[in-house]
Amino acid sequence: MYLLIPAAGMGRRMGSDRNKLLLTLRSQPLIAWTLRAAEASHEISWIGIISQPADWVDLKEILGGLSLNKPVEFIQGGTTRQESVYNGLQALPADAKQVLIHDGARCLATPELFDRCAVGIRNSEFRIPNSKFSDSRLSTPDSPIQGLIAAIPVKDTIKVVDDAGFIQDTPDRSQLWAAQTPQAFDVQLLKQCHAKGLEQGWEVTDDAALFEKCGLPVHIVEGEETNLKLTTPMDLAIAEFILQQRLEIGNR
Ligand SMILES: Nc1ccn([C@@H]2O[C@H](COP(=O)(O)OP(=O)(O)OP(=O)(O)O)[C@@H](O)[C@H]2O)c(=O)n1
Ligand SMILES: C[C@](O)(CO)[C@H](O)COP(=O)(O)O
Repeated sequence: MYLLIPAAGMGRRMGSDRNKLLLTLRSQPLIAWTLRAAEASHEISWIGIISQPADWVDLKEILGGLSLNKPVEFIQGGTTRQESVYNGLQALPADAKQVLIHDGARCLATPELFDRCAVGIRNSEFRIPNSKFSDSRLSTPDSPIQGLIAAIPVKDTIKVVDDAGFIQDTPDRSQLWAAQTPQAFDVQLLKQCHAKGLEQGWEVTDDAALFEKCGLPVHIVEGEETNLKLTTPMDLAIAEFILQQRLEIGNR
């Protein structure tokens, strides 16, 4: 399975003056934790790091310290995550039929989560029910799903709020899931959806949204509560705690 890692952000919400993935967590750069999990995954066979050229020296030094066995390619990122993934898709090896896309900032994802998503899309365990079938050009009823994402149920009650700060709606929490990554797709279909997004000016914050806008079903697979996206300084503190717990369990 091919893995694309969007790692070309600036970490503005982290308050960082550099790519937050170069910040350290228990003496390892954030991106190193992500790469170690990808290396330990049984299903991942190739890694594309989508990043800014300005970070390539630092990233290559980090890679040198990890001694990964899997091939790693550097791909130039864009000004948005969407653009970065678009670039990553163009750079995939020609024989790539399916791909996992995983935020470098979700550095606590376990190898088991990578494998669960990879097996889910490869075995196409889920079939497209008639109710989800909408576009014969792209899929047919009972065909295997071609898009899935890791996600976890929402624990808080979520409110839709207008610009004036007034609550407009309270969606039924039982139907709300927090999307994570990995997100797994059929490569050709995702390329088509990204191209349509570019043509239509769609601005999305995850790749599943492009599939949805193209009328393609996306299935959920169980994510991990610890698979947080390190976005603000508080997330670093939480991640430190999670890693401490994991190391203590591992040392028992
Ligand atoms: N132009 C961009 C922007 C983001 N990302 C990546 O997409 C993932 C999720 O993005 P986010 O957490 O928002 O990272 P940043 O964009 O760096 O954070 P901020 O929005 O706070 O600047 C990260 O691994 C980030 O490196 C990317 O590859 N290319
Ligand atoms: C892809 C993602 O991690 C799913 O939750 C999230 O949308 C990324 O958002 P960001 O603003 O690019 O961090």
